[in-house]
Amino acid sequence: METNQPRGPAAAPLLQVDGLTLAFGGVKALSGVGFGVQPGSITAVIGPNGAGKTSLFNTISGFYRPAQGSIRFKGQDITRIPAPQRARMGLGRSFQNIALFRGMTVLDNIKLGRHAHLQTNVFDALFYLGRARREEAELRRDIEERIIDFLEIDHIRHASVAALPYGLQKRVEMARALAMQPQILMLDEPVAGMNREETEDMARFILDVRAEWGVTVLMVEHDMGMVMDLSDHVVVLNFGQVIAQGTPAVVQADPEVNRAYLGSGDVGDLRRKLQAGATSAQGAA
Ligand SMILES: Nc1ncnc2c1ncn2[C@@H]1O[C@H](COP(=O)(O)OP(=O)(O)OP(=O)(O)O)[C@@H](O)[C@H]1O
Repeated sequence: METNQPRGPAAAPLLQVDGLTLAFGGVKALSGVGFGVQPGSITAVIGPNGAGKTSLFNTISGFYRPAQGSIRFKGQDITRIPAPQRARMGLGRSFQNIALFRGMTVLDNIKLGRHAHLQTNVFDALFYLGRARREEAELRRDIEERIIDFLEIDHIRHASVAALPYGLQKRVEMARALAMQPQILMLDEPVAGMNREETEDMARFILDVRAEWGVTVLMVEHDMGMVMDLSDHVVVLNFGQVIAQGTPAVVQADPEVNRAYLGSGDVGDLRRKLQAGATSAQGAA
């Protein structure tokens, strides 16, 4: 499957992080991390366990404040902007461990995504009456319907999340993130724990989100096959630092990336992918 989009001349990055440093006590989770996310791209952050991927995601979405460095989104410095405001600006995300309300239905969970856009100011709320409010409610319903249709979860809209298989729960989480109408969708291990069929479904949804909704995707993922197939740009972290970045081909050929994975349990995955790549290249020759 060759899905990586050809790269034209570089546009201004939609998201740009520079020199991000974050420490937990004596542990430096991030040290001078910098990279850009091009609009319309699928960008993946990879790295062995403990490399700093989740810390990076939490810093970009505003849950952690970096000791140093900056985060720019749509040209604006958002380093000191609180997480909910970043979400309202268009940074939507899902979580590594599903963070749905398990006792609630699929539809109610998706509706929660809209809370990122709710009016919080009492004066706004007072003046925000009548027609405008009804129109927004209708618009929201349209969006929810589109999302449900798009992710093929119509048949489970009234099911309780707790009763759903894992792969469908991950899809509902993606639906909730989309309900925030993000410009960048940040997916934290979107296919972790999924079987092959669920993984292929999710890969298709990620590609379609970009193609049909124009959403830029930034993901953390351990599944090398999926990362290499889907991504335009791959950023490799190890011990809190960017050790390589570039196209999947560039990153796969990087000796430092291979060394980093040799010391980790993920090496089998990377090797399998590299072997698969070599086999298909021979087949094509
Ligand atoms: N809340 C925390 N308190 C203390 N140390 C933390 C905390 N979160 C992360 N760390 C440490 O920071 C480093 C980076 O962890 P992080 O979870 O960001 O890595 P990761 O690449 O996401 O790992 P994994 O692939 O296992 O999810 C690790 O050494 C980890 O132990």
